[in-house]
Amino acid sequence: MTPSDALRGDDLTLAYHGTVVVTSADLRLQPGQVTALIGPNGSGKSTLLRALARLHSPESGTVSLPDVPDAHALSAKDFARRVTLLSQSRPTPSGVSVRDVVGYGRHPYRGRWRQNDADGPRAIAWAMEVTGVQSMAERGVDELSGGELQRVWLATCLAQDTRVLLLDEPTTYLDLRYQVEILDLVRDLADDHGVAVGVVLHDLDQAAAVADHVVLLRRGEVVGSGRPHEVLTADALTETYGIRIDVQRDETTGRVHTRPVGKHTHRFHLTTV
Ligand SMILES: Nc1ncnc2c1ncn2[C@@H]1O[C@H](COP(=O)(O)OP(=O)(O)OP(=O)(O)O)[C@@H](O)[C@H]1O
Repeated sequence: MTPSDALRGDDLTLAYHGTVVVTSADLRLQPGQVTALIGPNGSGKSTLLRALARLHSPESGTVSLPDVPDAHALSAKDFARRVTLLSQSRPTPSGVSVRDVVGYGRHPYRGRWRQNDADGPRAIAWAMEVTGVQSMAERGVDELSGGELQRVWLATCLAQDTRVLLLDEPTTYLDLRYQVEILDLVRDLADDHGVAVGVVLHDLDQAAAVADHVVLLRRGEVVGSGRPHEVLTADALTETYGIRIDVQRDETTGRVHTRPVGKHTHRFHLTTV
């Protein structure tokens, strides 16, 4: 582990019931950097993220933190003070307020009787504010829309106040405004707070816009890893997704833009209206 890695997966092979779905994957998350995991459905992104969060035990390979060669050696509480995961689906508790659900994020800092968490109220208030859920603080989470609930779970992760933030498709269910705001927030967390972020995204342009590094998965293998313009090439994306994808790079911003052209576009004649 180099001093600059906040969380690292080395040579990770991951399986379900003996069927390997990720093979020898390396992933490094660094402080102040956003790393986007991209790839088609079923390519292993969520499984890899879950392995980094210790929720999926590897067949082989290691997950490590700067001073901990095997992250599985840490207690659950100690690990939760350092790494959090916004997973794709969580059961929605019934009859529990938004404020209380965000408060779940403080579990690694609480004693059995919820004592000794002096920073809790500040962390919860901040997490609710930056995710825009404070106006629904007293509502039950079971009465929220999908996008509202997604922001509440993100707030819960942020209240956990970790140096590593793993996000599995955080923009799912969000309207355009909140997609932009949440990705801006992710960028700010990296830039202003030095958080190491690993984020699964399906939108390639969003990945190009928010990420310092992009990791491209294809059928469980890392087939590209590097700066967005190095990984998001027309050839690599076309081969990975199985449809033609054009890529352009804005000369002023250096940002990459992708455009799925599709397999059969020559058959259609679209009229711009
Ligand atoms: N609980 C499970 N049991 C068995 N196989 C699973 C399980 N979860 C995922 N898989 C399989 O593992 C492979 C990788 O799945 P994973 O969810 O990691 O992919 P993904 O890239 O995150 O996909 P998506 O973009 O659809 O979310 C897929 O073939 C999937 O069918």
